[in-house]
Amino acid sequence: MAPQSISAAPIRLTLLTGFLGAGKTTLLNRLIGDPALSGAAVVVNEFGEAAIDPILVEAVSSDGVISLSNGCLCCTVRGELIDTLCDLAEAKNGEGGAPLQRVVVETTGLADPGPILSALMSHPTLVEAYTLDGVVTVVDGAHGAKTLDDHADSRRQVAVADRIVLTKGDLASPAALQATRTAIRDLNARAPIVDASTITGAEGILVGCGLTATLARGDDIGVWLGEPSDQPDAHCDHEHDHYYHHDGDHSHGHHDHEHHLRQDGIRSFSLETDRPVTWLAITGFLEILNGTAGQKILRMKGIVRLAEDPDRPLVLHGVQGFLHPPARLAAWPAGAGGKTRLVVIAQDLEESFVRDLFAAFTGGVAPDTADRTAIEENPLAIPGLRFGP
Ligand SMILES: Nc1nc2c(ncn2[C@@H]2O[C@H](COP(=O)(O)OP(=O)(O)OP(=O)(O)O)[C@@H](O)[C@H]2O)c(=O)[nH]1
Repeated sequence: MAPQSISAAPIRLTLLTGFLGAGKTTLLNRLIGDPALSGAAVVVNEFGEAAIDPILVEAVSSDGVISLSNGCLCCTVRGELIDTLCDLAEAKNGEGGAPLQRVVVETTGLADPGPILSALMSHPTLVEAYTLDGVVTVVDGAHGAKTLDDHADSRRQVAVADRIVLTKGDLASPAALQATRTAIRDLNARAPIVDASTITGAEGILVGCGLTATLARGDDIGVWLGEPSDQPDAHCDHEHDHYYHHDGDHSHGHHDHEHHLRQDGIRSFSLETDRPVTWLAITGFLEILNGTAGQKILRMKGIVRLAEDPDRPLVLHGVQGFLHPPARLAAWPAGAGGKTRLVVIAQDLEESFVRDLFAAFTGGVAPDTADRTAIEENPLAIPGLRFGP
């Protein structure tokens, strides 16, 4: 798959997720008239007997809102969502129709975003028509800590988020808010957490979570990658261990907040190398990673220094075994250091397996570790790895 230009801008899609009652519809209703969302189509669905959400949203905007049948967006309605998104993409090209630039999908509170994201990155029509702008996860500030403790889907919603909107700060005690922030940070090290009461527009919240918009705002690429910040969280005065490692030589923090992680086996880790990586090596790494552990990868993002064209970084974005067609940036973002950096959010996946595989393909081979040739000649060099039939 040849890299395409990142400027070939298809329709930007925002996935708005969050547990039941977290405040997704309230947020959407507040922002739907924002000029940044003009011309956007909104797709909503509601789990339960009565489809209340579409009515609420339609009360604010009578057009551009498409409601799906009752049922969970990640399972029963997924086909319907795909059909709807395909129809919207076709309508974009239809005669006389205004070009559609953006779609916001509000999921049911019980949805695991993984299958929806995979559909976006695997369906041929959707892959061509849509780019994921971002996953925005709404968390109830008053009850978030308990919800995250109790519900695996809510943890996955937070783990894969690019932005987290914290609602109900007006109802929450400072201790409850702090507990919610801590629970969020245990699952997601760096997605910006925005207090809903401070939000005045959609830009940077429902719009502009992608790489180019992040850089245009002057944010560090680490924000988009979701790498842990070296700066302490302004609202969190303790250290964390998110299983993040840089070059495998140290971890950040040692405080034990691992109960969610242990329970779900969700881990985030970053891989990094200064060496330019060939196209063959990076695609080989990704193919084997996807072939062996694709379903365990909740999300993967990265920027790659290609040996063939080191000045134009390759941008990677994948979920659950599917990689969005890689795009190229015209130049390295300031502060990115020209380094290849990948961040993997995975579930039940051994970090050392991914790290060894990455090292084998990118040349950073540790002592006593199989290099790429050795792996290709002897698939058993890495446990669990198999080639051929
Ligand atoms: N006090 C307060 N109430 C809020 C806030 N945000 C949402 N609510 C209320 O919380 C309730 C649930 O909000 P919704 O926006 O319907 O939540 P949702 O995430 O769309 O809920 P589901 O569709 O059930 O998943 C509503 O009664 C809202 O008015 C907030 O910041 N403060």
